[in-house]
Amino acid sequence: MRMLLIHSDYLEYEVKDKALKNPEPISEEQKKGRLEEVLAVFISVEKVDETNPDEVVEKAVNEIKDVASQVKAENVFVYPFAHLSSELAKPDIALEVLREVEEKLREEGFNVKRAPFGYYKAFKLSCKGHPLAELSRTIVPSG
Ligand SMILES: Nc1ncnc2c1ncn2[C@@H]1O[C@H](COS(=O)(=O)NC(=O)[C@@H](N)CO)[C@@H](O)[C@H]1O
Repeated sequence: MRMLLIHSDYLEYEVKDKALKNPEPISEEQKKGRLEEVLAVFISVEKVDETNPDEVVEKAVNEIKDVASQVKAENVFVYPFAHLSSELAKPDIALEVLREVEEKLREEGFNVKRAPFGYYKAFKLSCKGHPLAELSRTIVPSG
């Protein structure tokens, strides 16, 4: 899994077209989203993650918690992003992993949004620009 973490004044998105034949079903209200004072986490789920998705979810959540506490962010935006890797996991596995990252972060007490999966989206992001505002992490299953 590849993650790009951007501590931002805000992240907002708007769904445009389908990028997959069968994108995640979404409600009208999910077609747009915005969070302020947010740790935006752009995630590419990779083929190698398919060997142990649960372990990758746990490691990702721990990394996100660590960065969020360093930058003092309580809001987290999980953003499916297929452009951080050339070895992408299959969409159904990727969606499951992203849903679990979202759920576990919420269980940890964060205010979490997840951008819809399988769509082209317009987005605006305002990076804060402090030394820890732009970070990346690579996570692989140990198995
Ligand atoms: N492995 C993945 N990790 C994260 N997001 C993914 C992944 N696979 C698909 N997606 C989601 O599905 C969208 C389209 O995925 S894509 O790989 O860019 N494009 C396609 O698969 C099709 N255009 C056929 O190539 C992405 O924008 C993202 O929302």
